[in-house]
Amino acid sequence: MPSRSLLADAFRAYPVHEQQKNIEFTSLQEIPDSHKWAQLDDESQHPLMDPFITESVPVTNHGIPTSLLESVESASRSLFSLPIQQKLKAGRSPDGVSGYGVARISSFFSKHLWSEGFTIVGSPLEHFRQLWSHDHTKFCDIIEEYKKEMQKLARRLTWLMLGSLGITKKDLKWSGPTGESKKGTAALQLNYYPACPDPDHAMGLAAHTDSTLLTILHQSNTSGLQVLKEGIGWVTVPPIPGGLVVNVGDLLHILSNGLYPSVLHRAVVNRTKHRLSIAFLYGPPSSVPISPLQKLVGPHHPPLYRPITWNEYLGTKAKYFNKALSSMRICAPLNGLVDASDHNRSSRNRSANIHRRYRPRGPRQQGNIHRRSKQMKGGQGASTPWIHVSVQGGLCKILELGGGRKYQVSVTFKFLCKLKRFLASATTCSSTPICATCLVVGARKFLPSMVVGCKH
Ligand SMILES: O=C(O)CCC(=O)C(=O)O
Ligand SMILES: [Fe+2]
Repeated sequence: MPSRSLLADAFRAYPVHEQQKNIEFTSLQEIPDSHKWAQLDDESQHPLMDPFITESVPVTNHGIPTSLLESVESASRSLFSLPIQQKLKAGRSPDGVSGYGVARISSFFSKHLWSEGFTIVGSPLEHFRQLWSHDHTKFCDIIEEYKKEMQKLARRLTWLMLGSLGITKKDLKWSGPTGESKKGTAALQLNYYPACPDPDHAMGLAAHTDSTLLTILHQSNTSGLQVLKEGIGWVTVPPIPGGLVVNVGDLLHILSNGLYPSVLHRAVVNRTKHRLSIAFLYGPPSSVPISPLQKLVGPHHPPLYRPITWNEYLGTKAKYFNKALSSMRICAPLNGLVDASDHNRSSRNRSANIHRRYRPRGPRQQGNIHRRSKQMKGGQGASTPWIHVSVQGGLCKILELGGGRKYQVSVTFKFLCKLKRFLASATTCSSTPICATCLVVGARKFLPSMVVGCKH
């Protein structure tokens, strides 16, 4: 796999501070306090009705032979069913990236996760030799074959998704058809979720977004993956035999300037069945700066994020975890899209956080936001109001902040179109792109007569 050492270096630069001991889950009759989570706020577990809304997309007809999916699943099963002492021989070293261990995200939570993991960056040979002294080559071959096929699929999917936004290969310099180093880099994450005596109080993998362009996930036939769907809650993505799930990651979110929002997801556990998942984490070359594509930004769509390499983003993620994406914002969410991690807050908290977070902070951000604020006739700097619009099915929610007023209304989709047309023709704002104040002025013009419900 190209650039593997760079990616390994990036992971190594941001080590996981593991607090979790690797334990033998199968011997436990009840959950130890260290692993006991409060109620998993699991009110709704609806089967997935419209995958395209959640941005977690099941893919079939993907060209990966079923036999290869079965082989990689069976190899993972063999790995996790080894005795714990054997697995620990291939344990991830404190400053290492590959090997057996707890999920990298576990250090962000006070309670431990009900899962085991095995990360593969580059060749698994050394670790597999520790696990299976005789037949490790068989397992290595399966993994290498799987990575090769996944790499091709990930590239194809990335281009399909970017192509649908009008992006061509010329628009992405690092993706040129020649030169190994121009290909994306990747890692493979094997996850194992043992059956759990009290699944309502255990968490397989806590809510997170992936720091990738996209993640291709193969799950065994036990469900467990859930994505957060705004206004509904956690939605189960059921396994489809032979199907793969594609999760949009933070880097595609940045690259597409929020048009492909990254998906907040988690894995829950099962009382009687264990579950396996194999995640192919696909990203760009690790030292290439990723920023909103030029073609996707314009007067009405300012770039929302500053440029960052995958390498640097892993550092940002290690520091801010689910707030990493928001920490990179250079502009308020004028286009109605929110960072996935914003979804898991109550709307009241979210309002407050958005207001606080998007005010100019560092000198770099000031260059972008503050300059525009100065040109405004109304709210200045810190008191600049922001508007946040999110579309859910036929309804849109408009959330307005600023001037001490706070309200949330539901309006029809037709109304949103009317509002958007008004905003497009707004002449009150001399700044380009149109500033947040003018968006709010536009909203005020319409809201009084259109309010369906109002919360003060
Ligand atoms: O097991 C799953 O379904 C989710 C795995 C995952 O999110 C990950 O490995 O990043
Ligand atoms: Fe994930």
